Amino acid sequence: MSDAPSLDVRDVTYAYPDGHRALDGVTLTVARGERVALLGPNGAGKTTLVLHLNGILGGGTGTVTVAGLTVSRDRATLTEIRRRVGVVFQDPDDQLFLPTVAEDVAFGPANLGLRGAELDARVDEALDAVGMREHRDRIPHHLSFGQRRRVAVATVLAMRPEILVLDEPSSNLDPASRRELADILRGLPVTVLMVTHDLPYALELCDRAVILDAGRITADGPTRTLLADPELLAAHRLELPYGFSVPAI
Ligand SMILES: Nc1ncnc2c1ncn2[C@@H]1O[C@H](COP(=O)(O)OP(=O)(O)OP(=O)(O)O)[C@@H](O)[C@H]1O
Repeated sequence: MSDAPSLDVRDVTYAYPDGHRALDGVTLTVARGERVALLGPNGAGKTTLVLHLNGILGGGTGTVTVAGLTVSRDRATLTEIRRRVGVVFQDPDDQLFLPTVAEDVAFGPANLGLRGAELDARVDEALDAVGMREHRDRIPHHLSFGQRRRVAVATVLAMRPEILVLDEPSSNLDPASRRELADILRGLPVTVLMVTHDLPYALELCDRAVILDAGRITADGPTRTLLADPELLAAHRLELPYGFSVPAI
């Protein structure tokens, strides 16, 4: 089992109940320890794919396997899949709802049955990983947006996930917070799949990128190579910021 990839998506096709086909034969393997950027224009199917990774959406065809465990509707399997796939949503306030930072971070592991000193240690470990331990007793909504995003990452890390899935991690961050989060993410010993429209951030953090467009993976390779191809970017409505050029190796 230990040599199974963190994520193995095989030929996943999915249509919403209204008939709109959002995923069309998606196949993607992410090895343990890789950091991969998932790029694509609005409406490409990125969120739909993420919702398949932890079993929130299903019922189409194909399979999603996380560290050797295949997503199914079985309750015990889904519980374990949701521990393994830690999704950090774009808005941290979707993930923070308890009176203190520590309680928010403890929520997931407490549901797994951790208690007492073991639970405290797990909370401190996750808060240390994002540099937020000194804020453990604060009220989440008193924190800055950047701090709340780091705590949202900690709530997921506290589950010791197999793969961290980040939806637009750099959105709404000032340059310093953006840089701090990049430093944190780079130091985490975990597989990462990062959905982003921020192409420089993808380049900075992920050696590999995939492009999803109209429900299909249309490119998969070194981030540097993909971003240095203006025709490829234009074909998928992807744009580097004005004046940004991909640095030569
Ligand atoms: N609940 C739904 N019912 C029907 N169609 C939907 C639903 N949710 C999303 N879609 C459609 O599925 C396609 C993929 O949407 P999705 O949100 O996965 O794209 P995305 O790549 O995450 O876009 P964005 O970059 O804007 O977040 C779009 O055409 C969208 O309109």
